[in-house]
Amino acid sequence: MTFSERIWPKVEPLWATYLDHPFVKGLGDDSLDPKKFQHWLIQDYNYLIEYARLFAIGAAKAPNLKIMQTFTDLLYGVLFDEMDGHREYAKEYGLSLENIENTENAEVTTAYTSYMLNVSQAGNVENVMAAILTCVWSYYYIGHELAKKEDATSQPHYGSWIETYSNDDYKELVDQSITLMDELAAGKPERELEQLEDIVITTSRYEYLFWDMAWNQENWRTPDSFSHSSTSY
Ligand SMILES: Cc1ncc(CO)c(N)n1
Repeated sequence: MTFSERIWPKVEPLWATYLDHPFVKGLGDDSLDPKKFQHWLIQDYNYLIEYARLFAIGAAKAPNLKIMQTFTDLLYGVLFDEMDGHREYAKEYGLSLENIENTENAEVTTAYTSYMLNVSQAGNVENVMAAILTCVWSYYYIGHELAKKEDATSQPHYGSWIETYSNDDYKELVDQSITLMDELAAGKPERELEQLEDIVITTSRYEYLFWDMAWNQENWRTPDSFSHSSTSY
């Protein structure tokens, strides 16, 4: 059994909860409050900057040239293709990239990216790929599911979001990631496989929190008496 085959039944029930989350439902039926989408966009843009570092760590830790090329390919995809999409949304909403980049990461964004960077730096290349897997794959899981609705991708507000994460180019990127994960995990002892599973499960929990953070437009939970906030949008 491949790693992706053994992890699927463990994460699919978690991912299914994303489909029930009002943020994701709002993308699906195009009813999402644009303010909530903008909160996601701003946090996700900054998330992607940290997330991109994972691919660079993967390239640095790659055991051979082919794997180095794969990580670099995926890195390019995040920094240019995926983030270009975000830059287009920013333009549509009149948000300046400078303001977005200067916005403080929310509590959840900080926790999620710090966790991924930590397990990646502490371990070998398979840890890096395990930290990436949920991000890449669960967005396709959502995009693919939402795209099943007739005309979903041509809806005026969030149709392009659904298109981005369900199209064939994105699927290819997901397949490439799953294949690499399976190659890296093949033949590893059970104890190590369980550690990799933990990473995929923990990131799956963070994904839910990220949707919830965007829905609630959260930054940091702080005591009422502590009013510091450098959020600048
Ligand atoms: C939080 C999050 N997870 C996954 C993706 C997909 O790359 C994304 N853009 N944002």
